[in-house]
Amino acid sequence: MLATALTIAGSDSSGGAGIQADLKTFSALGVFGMSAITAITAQNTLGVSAIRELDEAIIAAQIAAVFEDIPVGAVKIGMLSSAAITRTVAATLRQYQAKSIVVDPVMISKSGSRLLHPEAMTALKEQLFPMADVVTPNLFEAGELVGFSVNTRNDMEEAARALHALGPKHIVVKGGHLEGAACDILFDGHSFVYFENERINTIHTHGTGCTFSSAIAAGLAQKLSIEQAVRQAKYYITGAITHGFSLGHGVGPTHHFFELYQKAGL
Ligand SMILES: Nc1ncnc2c1ncn2[C@@H]1O[C@H](COP(=O)(O)OP(=O)(O)OP(=O)(O)O)[C@@H](O)[C@H]1O
Ligand SMILES: Cc1ncc(CO)c(N)n1
Repeated sequence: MLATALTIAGSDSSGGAGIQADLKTFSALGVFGMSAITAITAQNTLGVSAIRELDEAIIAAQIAAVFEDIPVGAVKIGMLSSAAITRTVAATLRQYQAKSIVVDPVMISKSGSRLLHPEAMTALKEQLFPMADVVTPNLFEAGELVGFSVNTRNDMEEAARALHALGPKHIVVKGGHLEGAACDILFDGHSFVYFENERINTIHTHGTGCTFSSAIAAGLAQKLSIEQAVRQAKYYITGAITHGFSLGHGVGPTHHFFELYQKAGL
């Protein structure tokens, strides 16, 4: 049977990030994608102009409709916006005993708009982290979550240790915003694995975080180990950024296509 994955995230009208990036990634990696929308953003390559949260009942109903009928191989969680939505998503996933959960703790868009109210941080840590197989903060998100700034590889290791103590089985701290190479680290509570690629010199990185976490979820849905899933995701995002392009007047999107998967040889 085709592997399946569910994304629980916000909609990006410009198609570069959020639910749209997640579904494109699932498809390109050969996984059947499903979605539960938490919030609708009016967004383009220049920024976010409006956000409308959906009410908790319709969010829970979307997740329930999928789980009641269809086997879910993995779940990716992106923009949650509020504490109430965060609690609803956690409770509904708990109800259906969801497995292989990737939490991308989305906080602020590349253009600087808040996608998570600061008071939702506690619900994220207490409700969702203990259920997560992988949490994938960038440097800023890691810093907000642990309460110290994360700027170096040493800081990334320290942050990964502190975040692992909150309950997720694995942490990937993304170094997309580091100086020098694009280096991410995976921590399983015992040891670190580094995934490193040359930094691609481009401004067109809209949706990199969404794409990366969805690619990890796709790998888990395909029964790869966490390390293999992160390796596949790193390969995929590097290709998607390499082929990122200018669209609109601002930060253009990454490009999703099947050949990235074929070349991975997985
Ligand atoms: N310029 C780049 N060249 C190569 N790899 C990159 C580059 N920028 C980001 N990456 C990689 O892309 C993935 C996503 O990391 P990043 O830190 O950009 O996520 P993010 O900040 O959460 O993204 P977003 O702003 O979409 O939420 C990581 O694997 C990171 O190493
Ligand atoms: C809806 C949405 N989710 C996540 C991101 C990532 O920054 C974004 N820009 N928009």
